[in-house]
Amino acid sequence: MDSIETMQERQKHIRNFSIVAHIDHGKSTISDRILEATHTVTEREMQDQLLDTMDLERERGITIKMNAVEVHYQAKNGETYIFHLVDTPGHVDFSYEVSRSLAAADGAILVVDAAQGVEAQTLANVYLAIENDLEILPVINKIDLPAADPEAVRTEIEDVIGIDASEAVLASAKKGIGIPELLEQIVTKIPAPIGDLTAPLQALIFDSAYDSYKGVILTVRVKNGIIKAGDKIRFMNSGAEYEVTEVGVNSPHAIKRDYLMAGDIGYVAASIKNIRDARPGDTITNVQRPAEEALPGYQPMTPMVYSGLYPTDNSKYNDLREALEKLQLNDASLEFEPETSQALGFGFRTGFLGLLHMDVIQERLEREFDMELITTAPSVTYHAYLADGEMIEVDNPSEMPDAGKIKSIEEPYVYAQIIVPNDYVGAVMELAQRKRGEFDTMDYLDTTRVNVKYHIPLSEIIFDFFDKLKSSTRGYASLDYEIEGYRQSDLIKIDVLLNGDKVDALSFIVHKDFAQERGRIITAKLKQIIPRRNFEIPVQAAVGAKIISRSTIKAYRKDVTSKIHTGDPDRRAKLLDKQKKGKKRMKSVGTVDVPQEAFMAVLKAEDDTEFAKGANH
Ligand SMILES: Nc1nc2c(ncn2[C@@H]2O[C@H](COP(=O)(O)OP(=O)(O)OP(=O)(O)O)[C@@H](O)[C@H]2O)c(=O)[nH]1
Repeated sequence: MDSIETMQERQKHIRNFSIVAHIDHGKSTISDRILEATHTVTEREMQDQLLDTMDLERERGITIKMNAVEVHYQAKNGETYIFHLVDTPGHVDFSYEVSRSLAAADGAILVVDAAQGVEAQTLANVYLAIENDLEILPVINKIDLPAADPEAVRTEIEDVIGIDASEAVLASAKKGIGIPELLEQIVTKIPAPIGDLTAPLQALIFDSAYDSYKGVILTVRVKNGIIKAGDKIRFMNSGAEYEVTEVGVNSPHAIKRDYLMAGDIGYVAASIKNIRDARPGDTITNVQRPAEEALPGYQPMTPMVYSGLYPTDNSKYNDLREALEKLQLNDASLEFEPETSQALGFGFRTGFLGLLHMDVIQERLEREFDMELITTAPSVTYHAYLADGEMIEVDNPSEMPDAGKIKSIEEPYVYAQIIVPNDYVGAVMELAQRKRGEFDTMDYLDTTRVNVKYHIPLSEIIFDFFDKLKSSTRGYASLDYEIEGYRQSDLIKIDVLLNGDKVDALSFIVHKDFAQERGRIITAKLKQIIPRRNFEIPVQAAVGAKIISRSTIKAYRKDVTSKIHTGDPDRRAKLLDKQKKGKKRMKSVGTVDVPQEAFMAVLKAEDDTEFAKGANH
């Protein structure tokens, strides 16, 4: 192994940094340019958004998992520096990953779009960086855009965020402008890590992934000491002990190293089979020479939305459990527990950080594990207070106790900040009000833009608030929110009955004022979605024993299967194919076939409500 002097010299040349930005301001493109400029990847390997390794990330153009990469940079002073670059996601659902990565870094590159300026997540992310005492390097990106106004953005960064932006790098990641300057600033402005090479080992786990050969692979920031293959290590919170089989760095492919030392960011493998032994936030120490204290960890992440996941084929229940367990290894914020539905059989109640997270998990289950799923409408967690004062948490609407037994219900509220040009303040307020928002304050960022702050029920935010916000402000508004606690609301449960039978998976919870309308819309919607049978199917919405609306799915009049036998063979094949595909997402509930779409109709119903309202005005 290298001498302490060599290590000390190397430590002075390390720069650990993260890149933070509002979504789409260009983090991933800047990371790519850094990899390119430092010749970390060959040209052949270079492809756009190299760090976004999941297919899903590429297709959607978003970063979901962060990635830590080591690159070597030869600076103008002739010396070679080791950069550990941690890419972070920008979407609000994944802000948890941002805060985790920031705890591993000493500096943060703050990317701001030269045409858009400071947005809601720019603020949220940069404040996280400031809280973590990171040196912040502002970069004004996309200066090639015709609408770019770098000087105005520079002033905005100074006025709104309150950091010095006089030396902000003016860049176009797309055209490679400003990258050399940025690399130099990383060397001169971001401090080298401080950490005692001779102290007992303390390494912070900030990510983990599962490898079928090597077991759980941990991404760590070594704060003090040294870790190498053969070391006996202990996880200070879980108490589990393992022997290190391999350490190394990603560059961006895994490269084995003899050791990782204080200041390094790299990976550790120790044939760990159980993710619970080594959760992100835990500290690794050496069994022979343990550290006295664990490093400060992370706040555990609580899911914001829950939905039921059921295999379309009941025999695939165990496969679904296995798939969820595997995904959990890679995604510590995913939670699930078994759940039974009279209508859908055996499945899992699954907790997500938000709707995008839910979407991503569902798609990964389908693609990577070949699962066919029925998903119930997402729900937040309600607090129901019973007459005797007992509080129960309800994350599945069908489990909400009868109104007669409940004294009151509370729902989660968020504090939302919406940054928007002056002209759209009216539209934002109208939307927030319609979503039961309570106005807090409004701050002017400059003469043209405002930060509008509201208290809004989380259930209203997660469904379609963001889409509505974008469409009512022509894409100009940006949103950030944080959970602020529970408030009492006048909520009731609506049950749905098909052919006289209550279908538990279709129950939902609404504010009393919207109950009548939502009941009417859901029955109308289900009438459209549920396929006809050779008998009449009544669709009813009920509050307790009281039916509040009803529609009827008419019986077949003629045999539609005869259609398949007519026409050209191509058309027939297509029809059969379509039927097969449609069937996949169908669940028989009693005598009625209920397609996947029906379980999401609750969300759709909301769209229609607003549409109807809009039409009236
Ligand atoms: N014109 C122009 N477009 C750019 C520039 N940098 C990035 N883009 C484009 O902006 C879009 C978003 O860039 P990304 O790098 O994916 O943004 P991001 O911030 O990483 O986004 P997330 O990963 O989703 O958080 C892409 O279409 C890029 O091609 C630039 O300097 N100029």
